[in-house]
Amino acid sequence: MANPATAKTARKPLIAGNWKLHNNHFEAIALVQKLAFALNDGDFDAVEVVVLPPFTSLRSVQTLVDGDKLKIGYGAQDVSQHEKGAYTGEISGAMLAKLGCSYVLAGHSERRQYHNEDDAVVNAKVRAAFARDITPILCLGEGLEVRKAGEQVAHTLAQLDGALKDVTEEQARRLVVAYEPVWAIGTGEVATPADAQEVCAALRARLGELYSPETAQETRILYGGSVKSDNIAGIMAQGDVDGALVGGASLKAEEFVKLVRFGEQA
Ligand SMILES: O=C[C@H](O)COP(=O)(O)O
Repeated sequence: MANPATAKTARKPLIAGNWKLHNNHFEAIALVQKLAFALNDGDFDAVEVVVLPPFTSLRSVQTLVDGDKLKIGYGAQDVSQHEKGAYTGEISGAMLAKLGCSYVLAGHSERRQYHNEDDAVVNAKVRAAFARDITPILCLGEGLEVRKAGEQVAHTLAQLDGALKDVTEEQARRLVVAYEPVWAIGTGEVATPADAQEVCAALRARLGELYSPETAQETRILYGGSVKSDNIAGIMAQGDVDGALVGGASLKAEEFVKLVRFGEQA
């Protein structure tokens, strides 16, 4: 198996801002412009920067990114499991691909909680994304009761198994996984770096079992849950954490820039 330190170096860090239900298309353009103005080529060489606006802002972000040749990537927060048809309110992978989306979230805990998405639906969404060459950011994580019972590893591994049913090794190599303990999302309760590492390492080991050690070493695994500039450095120092999926802190340009420059944070 590859030396873990070497393997982490080979995985480009990814900082993704999940804007959730924030930013209309005017606000989205303004925020992307601020990020583009503040970040430099060195930042983009070191870190992949991605924003995940609401659907209604995607076209505006696409136009800005393409027109000004920005190095900021973008994607959506959800994708339909269906290709087309009578599914009112749904957005297909084909539609997202047409908008140039590189990424899409699948199985965010807020979708699981408020829209009853189970592992089968998440699996269908992961496969719908891959079918259109969009990289799914597969979100996994335990609630507080599971954490209190000490079953966070078994819980997230079961979610991983369910979400990757019929996903090929070639697809898995392009996958991004985001470990987001539900109790740490938007609460200010950040998992300790050791908490994040424990589950991210277990997820990587399971990818090795499901596919191969090489695929496990290539797959980027993010941590998400109250990530801010004052806690990101410790999290990013962990051997199996390759980036962050950031909610609240990604809505402010200055804070987002600090997250991208995690190496400079104390
Ligand atoms: O997708 C992002 C996560 O839900 C984390 O959100 P948060 O940074 O506001 O806690």
